[in-house]
Amino acid sequence: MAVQKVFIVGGGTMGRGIAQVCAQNGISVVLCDLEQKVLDEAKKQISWSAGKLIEKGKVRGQLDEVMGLIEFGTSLDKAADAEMIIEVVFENLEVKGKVLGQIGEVASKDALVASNTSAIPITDLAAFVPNPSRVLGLHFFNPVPMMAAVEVIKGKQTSQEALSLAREFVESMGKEPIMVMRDCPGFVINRINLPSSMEAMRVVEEGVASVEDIDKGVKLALGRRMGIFETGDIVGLDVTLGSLSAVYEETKDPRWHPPMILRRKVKAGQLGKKTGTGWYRYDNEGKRLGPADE
Ligand SMILES: CCCCCCCC(=O)CC(=O)SCCNC(=O)CCNC(=O)[C@H](O)C(C)(C)COP(=O)(O)OP(=O)(O)OC[C@H]1O[C@@H](n2cnc3c(N)ncnc32)[C@H](O)[C@@H]1OP(=O)(O)O
Ligand SMILES: NC(=O)C1=CN([C@@H]2O[C@H](COP(=O)(O)OP(=O)(O)OC[C@H]3O[C@@H](n4cnc5c(N)ncnc54)[C@H](O)[C@@H]3O)[C@@H](O)[C@H]2O)C=CC1
Repeated sequence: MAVQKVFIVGGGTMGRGIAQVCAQNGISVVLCDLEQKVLDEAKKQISWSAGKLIEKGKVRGQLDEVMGLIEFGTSLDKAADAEMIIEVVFENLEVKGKVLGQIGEVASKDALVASNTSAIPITDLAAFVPNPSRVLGLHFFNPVPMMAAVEVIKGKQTSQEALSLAREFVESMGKEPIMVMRDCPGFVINRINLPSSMEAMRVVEEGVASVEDIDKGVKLALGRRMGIFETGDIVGLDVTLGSLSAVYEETKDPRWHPPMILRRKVKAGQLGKKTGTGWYRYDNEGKRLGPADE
C-alpha cells in the first residue's frame, strides 16, 4: 500500500522542503513545528518554490491544490493517523530522541518512522521508538525540491518490508533512492562530502586561499554546481557542525574533529544564510554581499 498520509516534525530548512515534495506528488502532509512563526515562513517559502516549479512546467497541477494538501500545526496529535512520520528536528541525538519518544506514544504501531538525520546512526535513534523494525533513515538533500537523491538507510533492526515501503515512497515523489544497507555515522554521501568541506575550512584557516577563491576553484576546476562555502551557507554551519560532531562522537577518529574556524563561527551565531552571515554575508532578501570576516 502506497503511503498517502505523512506527518513531518520540524518545519525548518528541510522539513518544509520535504512537505512540499510530498504535496507536489499528491500526498497529504501535516507539517509540525514548535514555533508558529517557523510555520508561517515555511508556508511562504513552499508557495514561492512550488509556484516557480509549476510556472516552469516542472510540477503538474495548480498551486492551491498543492498548498491544499499541506496542513500546518504545532501539535504532535495528528501523527496518530499518519502512515509515514518523518523527524526533521535539530541534528542532536538528545533532541531527536525526545521527539521520537513522544512520536512513539502517539503513532500507530504500523507507521514507518523515518529520520532525516545527516549523520546520526539510525540504530541509535531507533532505540527511542517502541517498534524499531519500522524505523529507518530518509536523508533528503538541500534544497529538497531541486535535489533528486534521497538516501534510504537501514538500521540494524529495520525490516526488509519497511525498507521496501520507504523505497517506494521515495520513488513516488519522483526522487532517486540511494540504498544504504549498513548503518554507519554519516552514511554514504556525507562521508564522502564532509572531508572535502573540512579540508576547505582548514585551507582557509591556514590562510592558504580565500573562501571566494576556493568556491571559484571547485566550480571551475571540479565542475561543482555550487561552491563548498556557498553550499555550507544554505545547509547551515550549525547543521554541518552537528553532523561532524555526530560522526566524531561515534568514531573518535581525529579525521572528523570539527575545524576550529567552524566551531568559532557557530559560537558567534554566524550560521549561514539563515542568520545573514556565515562564510559570506547576505542582505535581508538573501542576496550575497561578499565574504564574511574570517
Ligand atoms: C558538506 C557539508 C555537509 C553538511 C551535512 C548536512 C547536509 C546534508 O546532510 C546533506 C546536504 O543536503 S549537502 C548539500 C547538497 N546540496 C548541494 O550540494 C547543492 C548544490 N547545488 C545545486 O545542485 C544547484 O546549485 C541548485 C540545484 C541548488 C540550483 O541550481 P543552479 O545552480 O543551476 O541554479 P540557480 O541559478 O541558483 O537556480 C536556477 C533556477 O532554479 C530556481 N530555484 C532555486 N532553488 C529553488 C527552489 N528551492 N525551488 C524552486 N526553484 C528554485 C532559481 O530561482 C532559478 O530560477 P530562475 O531564476 O527562474 O531561473
Ligand atoms: N540543512 C540541511 O542542508 C540538511 C539538514 N539535514 C538534517 O535535517 C535535520 C533538520 O535540519 P534543518 O531543517 O536544517 O534544521 P532547522 O534548524 O532549519 O529546522 C529544525 C526545526 O525543528 C524544529 N523543532 C525542534 N524541536 C522540535 C520539536 N520538539 N517539535 C517540533 N519541531 C521542533 C525547530 O523549531 C526548527 O524549525 C537535521 O537532522 C539535519 O542534519 C539533512 C540534509 C540537509
